[in-house]
Amino acid sequence: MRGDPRRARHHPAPAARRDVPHLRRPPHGHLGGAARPARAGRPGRGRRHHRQDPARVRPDLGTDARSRHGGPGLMARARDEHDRFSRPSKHGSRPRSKQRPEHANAVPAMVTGIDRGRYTLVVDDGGPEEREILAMKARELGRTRTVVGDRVDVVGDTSGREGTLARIVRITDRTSTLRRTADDTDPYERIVVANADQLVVVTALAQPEPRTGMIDRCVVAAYDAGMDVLLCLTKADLASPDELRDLYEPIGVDVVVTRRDDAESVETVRERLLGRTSVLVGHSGVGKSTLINALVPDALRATGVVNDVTGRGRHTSTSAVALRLPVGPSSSVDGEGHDGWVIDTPGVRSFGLAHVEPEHLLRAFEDLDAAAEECPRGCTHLADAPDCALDEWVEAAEDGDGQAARAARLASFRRLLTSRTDAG
Ligand SMILES: Nc1nc2c(ncn2[C@@H]2O[C@H](COP(=O)(O)OP(=O)(O)OP(=O)(O)O)[C@@H](O)[C@H]2O)c(=O)[nH]1
Ligand SMILES: [Zn+2]
Repeated sequence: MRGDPRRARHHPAPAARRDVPHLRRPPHGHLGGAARPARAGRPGRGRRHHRQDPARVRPDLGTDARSRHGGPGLMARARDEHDRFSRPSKHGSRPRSKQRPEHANAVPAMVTGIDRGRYTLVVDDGGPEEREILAMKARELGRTRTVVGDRVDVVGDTSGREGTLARIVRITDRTSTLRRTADDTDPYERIVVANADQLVVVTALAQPEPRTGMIDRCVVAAYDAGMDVLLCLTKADLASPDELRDLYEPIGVDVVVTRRDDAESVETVRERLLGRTSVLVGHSGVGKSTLINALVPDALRATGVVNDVTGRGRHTSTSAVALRLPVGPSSSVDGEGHDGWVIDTPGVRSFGLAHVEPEHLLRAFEDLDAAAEECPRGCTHLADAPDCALDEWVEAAEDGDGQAARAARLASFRRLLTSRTDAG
């Protein structure tokens, strides 16, 4: 991995997953069974998202742009900027909007932090001229939402020298969008992070007690986004992980166990994060900061703008921040030897799931998805659904063991399905 970190980042090989049978993960909308998870940095492979983020379609954008710059041309361009998020594209990750001549020299970058309208970006990630720069959004982007993980194009002074401020002029198509709804009855979607390929659910085995409802909701949000799930069980000195492991491994969730006083256990987490872009979520007190500090000792220096992120206690910032992951505990974050991104989400404590469609979740379960083709039209697939073919599928197993395995899998799926509407 050291030899070619960029390559490693783009071709991760999570070993644990290969052993999970009957599981096509994460769910891909239209690309069929062969598709792999949407990888950050591997443009054009992931599932496209067709839904619109309401924040992007503010009607005042066009008027504003026209009155300040004159003519409908810019308005049309601004609309095009919005449209390309909502249309499927067969092309790569480059935006379809036409290159404007004055932006021909734009430099690609990734958003690592956002603080009051100022964006921290990394340019030439993993390359010889890797640097952090500060930027603002160009006015022509209007209210187009830009989130941590977004790949953008920047113009202006991109040297990263102190006092410089570049301009973001384009946002590249996303390979994944992790979304949440404010609450389950409010369909307003918020994008939490873009282009991540793994959701790490940090849960304490005790103090506070694990809540499977919360884990389920994270799994649903991740599968809906086309992301893998790593369940990181902390505080292993206090309780056994067996029960949770048995509950989640059968549905394709990779499980790691850590404890504060065992540095080795942190390295088992690192192994699963190398070469990937991972979003960490967890309730207050589960030990997420402890874990991040162990993984990324120099987190503060790497983030620049947002600086209260890995400190103890309440976080003042609710914005996500991307931290470079050192390949080992002693590597310097500034120099060589980092591979992968760890995105902390201080503000995200739960996932509203009003935006998730049952059929979409079903696609994360290849065997169930196939069996459900026999379901009556409009079947909810819930336990009380009349003639749900999934029940027949359980009955049809060859022997008692097979039947038990199928029953467990169906129960897990139904539990996830109902977690969409349970209080999380
Ligand atoms: N027993 C035990 N305690 C731990 C372990 N890891 C962390 N803790 C403790 O759990 C408490 C919470 O840890 P934090 O890392 O601050 O938790 P957090 O999830 O970041 O919580 P917030 O800072 O509120 O977001 C601290 O007192 C830690 O020392 C562990 O492996 N075992
Ligand atoms: Zn059904």
